[in-house]
Amino acid sequence: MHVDLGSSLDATPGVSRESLERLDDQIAAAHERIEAGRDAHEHGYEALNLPSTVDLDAIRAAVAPFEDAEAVLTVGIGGSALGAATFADALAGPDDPEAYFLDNVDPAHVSRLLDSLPLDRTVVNVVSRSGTTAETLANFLVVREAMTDAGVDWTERTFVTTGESGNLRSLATTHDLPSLSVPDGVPGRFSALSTVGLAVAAIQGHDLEAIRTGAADAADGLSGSLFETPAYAYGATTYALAGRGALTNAMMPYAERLETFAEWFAQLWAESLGKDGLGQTPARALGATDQHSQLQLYRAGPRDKLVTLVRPRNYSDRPIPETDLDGLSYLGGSSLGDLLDAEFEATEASLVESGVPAIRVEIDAVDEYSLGSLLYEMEAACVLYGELAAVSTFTQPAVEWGKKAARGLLGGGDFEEAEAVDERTSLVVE
Ligand SMILES: O=P(O)(O)OC[C@H]1O[C@](O)(CO)[C@@H](O)[C@@H]1O
Repeated sequence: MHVDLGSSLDATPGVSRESLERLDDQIAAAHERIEAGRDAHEHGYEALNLPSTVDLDAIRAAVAPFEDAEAVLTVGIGGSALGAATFADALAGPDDPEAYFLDNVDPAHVSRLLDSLPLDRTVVNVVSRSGTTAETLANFLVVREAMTDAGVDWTERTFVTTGESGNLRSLATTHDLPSLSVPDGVPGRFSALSTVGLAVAAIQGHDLEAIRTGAADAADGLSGSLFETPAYAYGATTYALAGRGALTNAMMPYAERLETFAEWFAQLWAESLGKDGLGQTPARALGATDQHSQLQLYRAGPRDKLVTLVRPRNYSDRPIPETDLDGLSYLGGSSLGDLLDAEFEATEASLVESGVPAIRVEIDAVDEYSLGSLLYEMEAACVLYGELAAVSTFTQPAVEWGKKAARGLLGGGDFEEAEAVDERTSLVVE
């Protein structure tokens, strides 16, 4: 990715070039720590080794039985769905098997989706590192029942991606299902470039090697200076801006196919960096659409935000026909891409004019290589930010309380968290 920090230098909050130069000494030390963690295959840092450890042939072999699939349904949640969804939404073409993701337990949505799918021509990919995630297992049981009710042998249309033990591993063993292993030491939000994120891309026929190569080239680009490493430039600048009050980072891609990337980034950034009262809230936005909604807040609201503007430099365009519509003749003969680019640059300038920090991130195109590179570099940026902030980047203890409370409410065990639910104060207004 190409990173331009210029629109963050004189902003409020802002970070000066001199500050970044002072910070660069810390980058060198953090990079050494990161490289040592990679060399030692430490938990979390191992994710940055995926370009050299991911077994693409194993992925291709696991999905080979499903070459006839018209649709692929992923049953997973969080990092077990978002990486694959990012690739699918960015790369899928009109002739590729349609990718669907059940990453919530909204009964109306689940029923509507299952009623619409050709279950006898759909492959189901059940993904869970732990094999215990309630939403994923509940959805799998519902999907399996729907397949059975439709007269489909679910064992012929299902493969599993999970850890070396747990419910899903037992299921795969018992029913001899094709399976993929979730790599050790790679937290879910960092698993897009592993079996977890690449199996759907394989079924859709995307170039896995190009994705891996983009990530590998990004890995080779990591250095001890933010001025030589786009990933570290992004991680260091977002960290410095957070320290100066930019506690929200609006991730605003100017490409519909990158909307899910913003959702993937939100989990990566929030679950990795939201620790010890620290962190930077990722706001999911989309350009140009959110110029007509959230931009008002970004420009005229509290001075507590930065905006990350992402766009591809190359894309397929579409002309705007000539028009005699009053006042709109300037659009005629232009193109939608010209308009989108103009709006990107105008939005960036409007943020600068109002003193809101912005970081421009550009990728060459929305293709396999650039996606592999972008996701790797955002992961590396996140790891660097976590080193600078001295937080535990690769754990997520705060999500466990709610899981126990929900499980207790459903009779899945005696959890004091469930008791706390009844102690809630309410003030009902109807
Ligand atoms: O892959 P699993 O174990 O089902 O976890 C799914 C998601 O839930 C979390 O563990 C949080 O509860 C995420 O970190 C993870 O991506």
